[in-house]
Amino acid sequence: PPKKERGNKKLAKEMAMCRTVLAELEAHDEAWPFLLPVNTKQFPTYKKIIKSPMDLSTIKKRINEGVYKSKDEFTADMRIIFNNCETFNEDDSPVGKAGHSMRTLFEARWLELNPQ
Ligand SMILES: Cn1cc(C(=O)NCCN)ccc1=O
Repeated sequence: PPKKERGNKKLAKEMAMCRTVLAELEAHDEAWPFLLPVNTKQFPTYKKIIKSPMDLSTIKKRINEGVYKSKDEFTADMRIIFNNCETFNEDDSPVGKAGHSMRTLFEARWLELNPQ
């Protein structure tokens, strides 16, 4: 089949994998800080400190709107979530701890679905 068709099939498979991992993370008990954008009314300094806010609902929207051109763009946004979390939260805070465990969960699951 033509290159373009092959590429679209490949991307569809990649996005299906992204949807699977996203759904598993959303279902996790420690996903609560990451489900929606951080409330900047509740945390007025957030916008100033965090230059690229990101959350699981935004990633889901981007998958469904066809924003991502590869699974690597998806993983880049996922890692923004966890890096933002480390920037804004103490490691021993509830949100900080949730961020570390969700990052570990994501990276392990991602490796399972993407044997290197
Ligand atoms: C990711 N993140 C989430 C929160 C939070 O409190 N989320 C719960 C909303 N109900 C605070 C700081 C932060 O970096």
